[in-house]
Amino acid sequence: MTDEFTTEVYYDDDADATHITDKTVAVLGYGSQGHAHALNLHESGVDVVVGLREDSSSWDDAEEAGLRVATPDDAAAEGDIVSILVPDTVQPAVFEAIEDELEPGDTLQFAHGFNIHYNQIEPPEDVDVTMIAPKTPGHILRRNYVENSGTPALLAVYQDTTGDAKAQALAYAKALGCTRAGVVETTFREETETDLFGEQAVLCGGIAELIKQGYETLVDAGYSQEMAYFECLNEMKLIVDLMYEGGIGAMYHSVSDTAEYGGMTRGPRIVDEHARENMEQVLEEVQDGTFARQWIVENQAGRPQYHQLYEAEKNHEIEEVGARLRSLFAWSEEDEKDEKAEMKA
Ligand SMILES: NC(=O)C1=CN([C@@H]2O[C@H](COP(=O)(O)OP(=O)(O)OC[C@H]3O[C@@H](n4cnc5c(N)ncnc54)[C@H](OP(=O)(O)O)[C@@H]3O)[C@@H](O)[C@H]2O)C=CC1
Ligand SMILES: CC[C@](O)(C(C)=O)C(=O)O
Ligand SMILES: [Mg+2]
Ligand SMILES: [Mg+2]
Repeated sequence: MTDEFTTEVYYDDDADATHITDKTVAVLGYGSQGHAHALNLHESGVDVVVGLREDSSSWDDAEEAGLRVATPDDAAAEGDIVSILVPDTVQPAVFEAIEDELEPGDTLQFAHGFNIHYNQIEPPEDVDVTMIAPKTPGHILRRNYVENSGTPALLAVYQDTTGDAKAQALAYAKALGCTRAGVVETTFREETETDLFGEQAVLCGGIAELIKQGYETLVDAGYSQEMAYFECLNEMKLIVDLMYEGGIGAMYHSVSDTAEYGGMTRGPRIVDEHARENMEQVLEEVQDGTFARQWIVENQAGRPQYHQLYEAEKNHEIEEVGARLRSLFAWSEEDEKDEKAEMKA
């Protein structure tokens, strides 16, 4: 075991904010990442203009939050750094619309490498291309900034024409609050492939399936929906919080010896060598571009499979049971109001 990181990690003292405080950042999109980047940058003293479609439902929200708003091409014309924070699938079209506004020495900034790595966007040769990819959903990036804690992020430089790309990206990360927690240097390829694998196999796909299969196993065996919900979904957060704070060891330290023994002997029977083989297959589809092609074609066709799966997820019994139980939590009313206001921001 070693304390050493295998790669470079940057903190507040490694980043010089002046690389960005004399610049204008055009943040295109005001969704999950967009609102967090725009507000965090703005409150860190950076000049920000948000780029939105004229009929965007977020236009008023951004203005009410004290931000300047313009159309994407006007914002890009003004920006020295153009941060592309619209959904991955619409980025190529948005890029096409703003490409002519880029000047030599400007920066195209991403939060995920999909379109660069899979060649859906081909940037001009005379601009810098960087990535600061926060390792969290945008609403938590914003919450962490406001609460004075930080969010880890990845930094990558794809093109450096000015010689300042990395220093500027670090300053951008600092303004987001990411160097408070640590910024890890990587490449567009590594970020894209690990991010896609992580969200598919573990973070979003893997965990949601594990929860639903566990819930269904208990309910099908005659146990109550409430019991199954609390056991398989609600308690998941409490267990993951322990792992987040102190690793898997801290979780096993805190649960009973019975849970520890049961978990260590039964866990590998559930997520077994077949699951591992499937993970390897999923990773291969990310690496060889199969997933990217499938997702691009799915969008071109109007997302038929996405909509079908989305409806099935929404209508799963665990969602109805969860909504009912969460509405009865003692703290839920106030929390829900706060959460809705935060998500709307
Ligand atoms: N979600 C997350 O937390 C994370 C996302 N990322 C990456 O960040 C980037 C942004 O993702 P995310 O924040 O989820 O995106 P969102 O889906 O939240 O983006 C929504 C925003 O994009 C705008 N938008 C949508 N379509 C268009 C369009 N055709 N033209 C102009 N604007 C449009 C919307 O404006 P309107 O109001 O007009 O609809 C809205 O402001 C992606 O690259 C993603 O991979 C990285 C880490 C985590
Ligand atoms: C885990 C999902 C994510 O990669 C993220 C929040 O980091 C995303 O694409 O939203
Ligand atoms: Mg991610
Ligand atoms: Mg992702």
